[in-house]
Amino acid sequence: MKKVTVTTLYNKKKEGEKITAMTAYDFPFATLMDETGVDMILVGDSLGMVIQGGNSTLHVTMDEMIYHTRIVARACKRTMVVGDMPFMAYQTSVEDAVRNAGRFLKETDASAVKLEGGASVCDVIKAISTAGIPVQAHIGLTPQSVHQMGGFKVQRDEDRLMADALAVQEAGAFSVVLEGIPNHIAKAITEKLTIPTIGIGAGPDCDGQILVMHDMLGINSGHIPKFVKKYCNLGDEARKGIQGFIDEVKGGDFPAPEHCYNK
Ligand SMILES: Nc1nc(=O)c2c([nH]1)NC[C@@H]1CN(c3ccc(C(=O)N[C@@H](CCC(=O)O)C(=O)O)cc3)CN21
Ligand SMILES: CC(C)C(=O)C(=O)O
Ligand SMILES: [Mg+2]
Repeated sequence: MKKVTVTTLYNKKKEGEKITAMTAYDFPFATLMDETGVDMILVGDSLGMVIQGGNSTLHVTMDEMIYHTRIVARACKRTMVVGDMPFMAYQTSVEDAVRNAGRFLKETDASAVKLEGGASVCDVIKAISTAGIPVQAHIGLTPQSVHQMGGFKVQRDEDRLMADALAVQEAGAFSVVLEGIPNHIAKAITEKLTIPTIGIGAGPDCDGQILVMHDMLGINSGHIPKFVKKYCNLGDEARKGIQGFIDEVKGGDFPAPEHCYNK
């Protein structure tokens, strides 16, 4: 199976073919996505919320990201795997940023990293990509700045967003995530940039779309942002299975003879 690479993504943009991306955090779901044909898996620091149950992404560590990225990448024969750099893995110095980015490629089979920020992180983007590591930028609603933004707020400063998008492209980013911005701004950025834009809450005109897996599959019991579409309800299915087990154990119907070592 031929692996999706940065070149595959550039070609898709050039040919106007949409790029599909999802988050994943473990082997079984990554296997399903790889087999179904999603182009890119982001092992997101959103795991701090959907896996760990926290109310922000700020507490996630490099070691936790490495662990999840390793088990996701193990499942991916075709899908490109991107490791999301957690809060404080790239803000303290360019040197720390390059070392932490390198861990994703040395300690897992991911082939790229993502980090949040625009013009202000361009020195970091440049240093990481100079080291031969593809970097995906992430602008607009950047969850690691939740306290500075005063909450998970849609970002509407068009001049700033366009400047950030051009700056990260210039610094060497291979792609940029546009999160939580109005459609017309995402459209203008997508038309202006030569690198693919991946939208989440950024309207239909991005080169690709990403959603958090737990939101789209119906296994997120917490807050659901407006930009989410629920494509199925795995939560209800799981509840049915759990209830069935409880009922059958209590009723003495499980285990049945075929589940026992009698002969
Ligand atoms: N489950 C989950 N899904 C996500 O998409 C996601 C995470 N977790 N964790 C990391 C970040 C945080 N994200 C979020 C979280 C909340 C909103 C939200 O509530 N937005 C408001 C918009 C408010 C405004 O208009 O400014 C909304 O109502 O959708 C948006 C993005 C996106 N990412
Ligand atoms: C929502 C995506 C872009 C992300 O950064 C994450 O899942 O952590
Ligand atoms: Mg993230």
